[in-house]
Parts: sequence; structure tokens; C-alpha cells
Amino acid sequence: MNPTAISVKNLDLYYGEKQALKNIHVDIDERSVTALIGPSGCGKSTFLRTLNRMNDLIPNVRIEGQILIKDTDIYSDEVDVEMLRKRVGMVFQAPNPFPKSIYENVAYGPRIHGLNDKKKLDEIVERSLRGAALWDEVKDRLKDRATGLSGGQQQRLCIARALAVEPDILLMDEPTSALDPISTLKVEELVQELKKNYTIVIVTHNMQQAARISDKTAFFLNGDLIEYNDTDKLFSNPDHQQTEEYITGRFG
Ligand SMILES: Nc1ncnc2c1ncn2[C@@H]1O[C@H](COP(=O)(O)OP(=O)(O)OP(=O)(O)O)[C@@H](O)[C@H]1O
Repeated sequence: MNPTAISVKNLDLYYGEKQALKNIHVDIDERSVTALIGPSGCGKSTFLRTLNRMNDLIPNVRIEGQILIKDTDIYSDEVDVEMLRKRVGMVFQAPNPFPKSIYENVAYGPRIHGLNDKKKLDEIVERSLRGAALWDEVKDRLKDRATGLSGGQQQRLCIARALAVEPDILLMDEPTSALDPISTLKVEELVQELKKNYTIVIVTHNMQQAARISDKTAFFLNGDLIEYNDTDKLFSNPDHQQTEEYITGRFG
């Protein structure tokens, strides 16, 4: 069994008066893929965003409870949120490269963290693009604009951009929902490869995708974590009736 990468205890989250996460407890394994599933509005993205404090950017959010990453409570006052987001990278639903070159997209993170050595940046750009399975497709046009890449390539570029600052954890919020089936497959294969080195938490609307790529699955409903289980078990013989109803398409 892998050690725990993220330990969530008694987590409540409120948007103003509305409670969006209710007493969530979960331990996420290191170097594994954890899928978050559930119907629209159940709190998947909200939960994902708590893991690198992206909800801090939303007004009127109140968070109670604890999230430990390597024994540090990420909500404690001493935590440097910039450093946290370096360790816990994020990839969004729609690929969102900067309107800059392919090279500059990947070099951006290391540069803002103070690295200016051209040789080191070259190495990081190559390593990150290789890590995101994009190097061979772009190595001869690193100076071209990133926005000229296909959607699937742009998404892998965003993954390379996240890898460039050497995170431990990668959060992915429906990373393939804007992609065609072939690009989706490439990103799914990439996720399998990345879990050898990173802890991955992925929100997906697609239950087949969760079943294909994740080791564990968390099923949310109305802000409650109903079931957190091995993916094989959750999709074949879930412990809770609501999970059964959801995976067999009776609601959601
Ligand atoms: N910025 C916000 N301000 C107020 N309420 C919000 C905000 N973001 C989300 N919510 C509410 O919190 C609940 C959970 O939303 P969240 O986006 O986390 O769900 P989700 O499961 O990711 O949904 P989807 O699958 O549609 O993306 C919803 O009721 C939503 O309306």
C-alpha cells in the first residue's frame, strides 16, 4: 500500500450560507490516481480546489477542518500559498495556454520562481514536455505560439507547464472534457504514466474514464462524500445504495 499523500479530516466548506462540502474525511494515496465523481453541483470541483487553496480566491468562502500534506496543515497561517501551489499543481477543463511560445509556456513557472539560467530552463522545458508526452511533437517548433497547437496538444502543454515547477501532486479538473476521443486517450495514457511519479486527483464526469484510469474513486452527492473505495470495487460492488444508483444511471 502506498503512503498517504493527502489527509483530509472533518472538512466543511461554505459559500456564504450554503454548505458545499460536509464533513469530508479522506486519505489519498501517494503515486496513485484518485477520481472524484458525482452529479453536477455535488462539490467535486470545490473539493479539488481545497487541496491547493484555490478557493481562497473566491469571496465569502469559509473552510473548517484540516487538510494535511506531508504532515503540514495547508490551511495554517504559516503556509506559503505560492509554495503550496508549486507543490500541488493544477490542470483545468479547457486548455488555457498563455498567448506565448510553447517554450515560454513551460519556462514561465520556473522563471517566476527566480530561475533565469538559459541552459537550466532548456533542460526543464525538455524534461517537462517529455513528461507530458509532447516533446516529439513540438521539439522543432518550440518558438511557435502555443495557441497554434491542437486542443489535445494544448492540454498536454498545460500538463507540461504544471510539471515544470516539480510538483508532488497534480489536480485535474475534467481535463479531457473539451478534447476529442484520440486526445482524450492520450491524456488518459499520460495520467497512467504520470502516476509513477505524482499523486493525481482528477474530477471527471465520465464514469468509464474513472473506471479506466483511477485506483480509487470518491463519489460525492450534495456535498457529502458517500463512498470512497477501490475503483474496481466501487464500480462492481459498491458499499452504498446511492453509489449503486448513480453508477447504474438511476440519477445524475
Ligand atoms: N463560487 C461559488 N460561489 C457560490 N457557490 C458556488 C461557487 N462555486 C460552486 N458553488 C456551489 O457549490 C456547489 C458545488 O459546486 P461544484 O462546482 O464544486 O460542483 P461540481 O460537482 O464540481 O459540479 P460540476 O460537475 O457541474 O462541475 C454547487 O451548489 C455550486 O452551485
